Amino acid sequence: MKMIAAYSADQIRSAEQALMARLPEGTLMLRAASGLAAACADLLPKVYGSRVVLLVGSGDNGGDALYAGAVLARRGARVEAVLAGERTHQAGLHALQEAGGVVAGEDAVAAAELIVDGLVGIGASGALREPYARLAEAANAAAGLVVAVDVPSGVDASSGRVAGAAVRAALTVTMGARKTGLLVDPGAGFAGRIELVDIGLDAYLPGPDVTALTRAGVAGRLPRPGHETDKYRRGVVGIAAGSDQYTGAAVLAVGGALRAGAGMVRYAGPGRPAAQVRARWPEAVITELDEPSIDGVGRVQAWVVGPGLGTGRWARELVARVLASDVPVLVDADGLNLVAKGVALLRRTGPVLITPHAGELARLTGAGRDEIEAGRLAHVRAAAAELGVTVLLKGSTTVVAEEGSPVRVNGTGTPWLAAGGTGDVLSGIAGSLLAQGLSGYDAGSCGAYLHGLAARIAACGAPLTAAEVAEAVPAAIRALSGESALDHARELTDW
Ligand SMILES: NC(=O)C1=CN([C@@H]2O[C@H](COP(=O)(O)OP(=O)(O)OC[C@H]3O[C@@H](n4cnc5c(N)ncnc54)[C@H](O)[C@@H]3O)[C@@H](O)[C@H]2O)[C@@H](O)CC1
Ligand SMILES: [K+]
Repeated sequence: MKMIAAYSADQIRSAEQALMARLPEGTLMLRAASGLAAACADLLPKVYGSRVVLLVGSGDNGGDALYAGAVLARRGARVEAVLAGERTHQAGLHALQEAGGVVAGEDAVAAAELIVDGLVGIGASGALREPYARLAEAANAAAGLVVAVDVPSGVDASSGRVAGAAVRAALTVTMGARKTGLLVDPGAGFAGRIELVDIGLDAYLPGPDVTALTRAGVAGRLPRPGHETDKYRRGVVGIAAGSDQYTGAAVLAVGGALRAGAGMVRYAGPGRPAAQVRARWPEAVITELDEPSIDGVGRVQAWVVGPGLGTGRWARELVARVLASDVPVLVDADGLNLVAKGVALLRRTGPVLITPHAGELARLTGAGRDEIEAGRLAHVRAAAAELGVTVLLKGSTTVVAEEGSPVRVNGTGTPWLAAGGTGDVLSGIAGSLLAQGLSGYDAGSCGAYLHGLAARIAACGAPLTAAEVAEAVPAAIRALSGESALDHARELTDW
């Protein structure tokens, strides 16, 4: 599988209606409930005698929970249903009671081994109301394992927004297709592991709302050098970064670029950062700049501009010169702060990929930083449309948007990446991919994937430095195909 697809609540609802019209009433819910019951049974050490509490809302999400509870009750579980709504799915409640399940008060939650969250699914609107919110908090405070039905209640299925209380699940059993909100933070952080139940929806689904590249998807997009290649044909990336004050950004961006497969890296910058890049990376070709001009740098297939550049006149001129070139350009960090003062700079014929975090995007678009964090998807889409460029929004879930395509969500990030300098490494990696011929959309999404994977490899559960993330990029590329360094030595069997 090369791609994971996810859909908005409206897309799912239309597909379900089309499918439901061809099936006897109740068929879909029974399919959903039997998948849910199987997933719950897998989580329990023993179904017989286990204590299961169902949190049942007033809609069909509650219906799923009740029918699954009936299956577990028939297998000997002690199933109690806490009814949260003014209405309850009657046929589901009847099935549960027939199987020996009972209705219980809110106190039951604390003593459960397994809590099934059937409060709300794709029919939810706004923050959870009482008593739903209270029950969500009770589930989170309880010792029992929490399984969310379709989406964790309190997470908006279409955006991942969390407006108030929300259920924190160990497992989310989602029906028919993944929901967008399960892949995008903050929602993704509430979902736990995601298990997809096939209810026969695939043929009725439209194009996805968001996608996430898998390992195979990234591997298939990375160019591999053929026998006839040379360093120029593999792609030359130019890095215009660093200043006398911020030298490290230049070293880190060049490091990321060198590790991500470009045939050559050209660095252009003032004397101090240039000396440090030369000392750390003898592989890079260095042009020390006296003037903010790239005329003497030589041909490149893509530019990275911005990390550690400062925001003075010199830096502004350099950013403008780079953007005036005809090759793809990645703009990051101070480059973005400069562009924020006049976004007309971004209007050019060549492709542009920008890589802001929420604060930088806020300066570019005028939206509030917190607003962007809470609604990453809507804001990255709006920015791509408004600015006419590919936007990679960094953060707990990195998202990449380009007009006319589904937003790509990156699933490899780790909180250990929240460390100084890691953004400079990402710009080097993605710039290197641009120079190798990937589009801004692919360079951004594959770059974010490799960056996250490299960080996981470098961190191994402990703090990391940005330089270590760059070092681990080749290991991440190898891991894409499950190969080890040894496998590559074994290729040489005849030598
Ligand atoms: N439609 C179908 O064919 C299928 C639906 N399925 C299940 O049905 C769910 C959707 O069911 P519904 O459309 O009935 O909607 P939900 O059960 O998701 O929620 C709607 C109910 O919740 C209440 N509600 C909405 N927002 C609330 C809030 N903020 N606080 C408290 N209560 C709130 C509403 O008053 C309404 O009664 C899916 O998520 C899935 O679990 C599955 O059984 C698969 C088949
Ligand atoms: K739910």
